Amino acid sequence: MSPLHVRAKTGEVAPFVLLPGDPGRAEYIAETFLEDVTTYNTYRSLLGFTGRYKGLPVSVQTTGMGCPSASIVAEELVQLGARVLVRVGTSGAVDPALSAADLLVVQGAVPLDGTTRQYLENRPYAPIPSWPVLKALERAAAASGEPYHVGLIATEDAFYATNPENARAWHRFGVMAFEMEAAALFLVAKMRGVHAGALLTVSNQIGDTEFVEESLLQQGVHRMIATALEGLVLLEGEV
Ligand SMILES: O=P(O)(O)O[C@H]1O[C@H](CO)[C@@H](O)[C@H]1O
Ligand SMILES: O=c1cc[nH]c(=O)[nH]1
Repeated sequence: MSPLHVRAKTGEVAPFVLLPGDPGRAEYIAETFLEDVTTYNTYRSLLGFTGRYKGLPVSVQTTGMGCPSASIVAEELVQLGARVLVRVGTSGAVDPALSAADLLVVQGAVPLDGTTRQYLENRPYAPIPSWPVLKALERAAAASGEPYHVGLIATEDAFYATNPENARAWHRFGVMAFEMEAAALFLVAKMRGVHAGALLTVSNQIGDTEFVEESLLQQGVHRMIATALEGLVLLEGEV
């Protein structure tokens, strides 16, 4: 029997999974980076594909936007046998060190979302990536020879509630950028005994009324995906 939302059978999802929010990005990853691709889910546009990258079986699974959707997807991927979940997402920067389309290796996610609050029953908690995944993603970013950042982000629910003023308040505590799924992925992975990590590219500065110019953003997205896949190759046999 398949799970309720990720309607795949056991064996159709690879142990290593990339998780973009956007179904268009999932298609791009499958078409551009993977060989021998099969589609295992289209339900609710939570597009899921499995293929091979440099011989390694890899799935790419859309999370949709926000922690409620991402946590459903993460739970069901684990039921289907996924062992390593790596988010490849976009983010709104608040740290002046971050420029358009920069790459950020996520070290931890301040949980401003309601999903982690419900799981945790209001306990304070620090959602962090699994150490082997964080190490592998950082090594892959370093090996690319291009600049990258490593740091703290915040996971929010309400995209339009965040503005330059309240984002700057979080920056005082080290938050570099905002996105909407990582904290839940990190928590669900810890609870279910699997590994998670996240790479982000900068799609805007908090408060911008437009995303970064499309071709520049696509360069950042492409580089982020390539880095995540190289990180998975480094992890093979380690986790
Ligand atoms: O580009 P994705 O991966 O969807 O990530 C970011 O973009 C969406 C908001 O525009 C949210 O899902 C946020 O986390
Ligand atoms: O959560 C997000 C994601 C991208 N850009 C933002 O400003 N916020």
